Amino acid sequence: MAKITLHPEPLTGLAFAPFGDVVAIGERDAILINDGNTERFDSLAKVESCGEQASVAINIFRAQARQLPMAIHMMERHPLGSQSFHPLSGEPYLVLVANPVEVLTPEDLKLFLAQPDQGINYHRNTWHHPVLALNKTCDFLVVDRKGQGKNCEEFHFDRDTKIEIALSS
Ligand SMILES: NC(=O)N[C@@H](O)C(=O)O
Ligand code: NI
Repeated sequence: MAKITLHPEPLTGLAFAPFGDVVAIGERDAILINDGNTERFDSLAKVESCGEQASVAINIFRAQARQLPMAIHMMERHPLGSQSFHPLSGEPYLVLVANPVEVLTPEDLKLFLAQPDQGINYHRNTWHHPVLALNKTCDFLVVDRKGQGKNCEEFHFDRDTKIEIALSS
């Protein structure tokens, strides 16, 4: 099978809507709080945390920069909860997601380029690739589900399915 190379499109709320939420100020309206000192951009995303003894954790992931072009061998999803990533290191990053099908093909994949002021929230059960940091080791604030049960399901492409991600053609 010929190798398929995916190039990213800009991350927007509309384009990402089937997969999750973009957590960014953008054109959103704020609520003034704290006697007018602070603008609250409210409820940009909802945390989902289901199943036995489910709770929500706030984590920091320190991700090594990915070298591009990069081969894609697998995707994962979290059936019991959402997972959100908020960049802390001032760098753009890549977001690779897929349609909600049981057997993934390269045509199901969508690659986005997220800017340093854009966080993302994968809805529960959204196929995604583990975090794809760029340019340097980057920290991400990550909010996701803790609890009993298996909350990470993986899909591995077969060996002759050659997929890579790259920044530009
Ligand atoms: N394994 C883990 O907690 N991280 C992944 O879920 C990820 O999306 O990076
Ligand atoms: Ni994940």
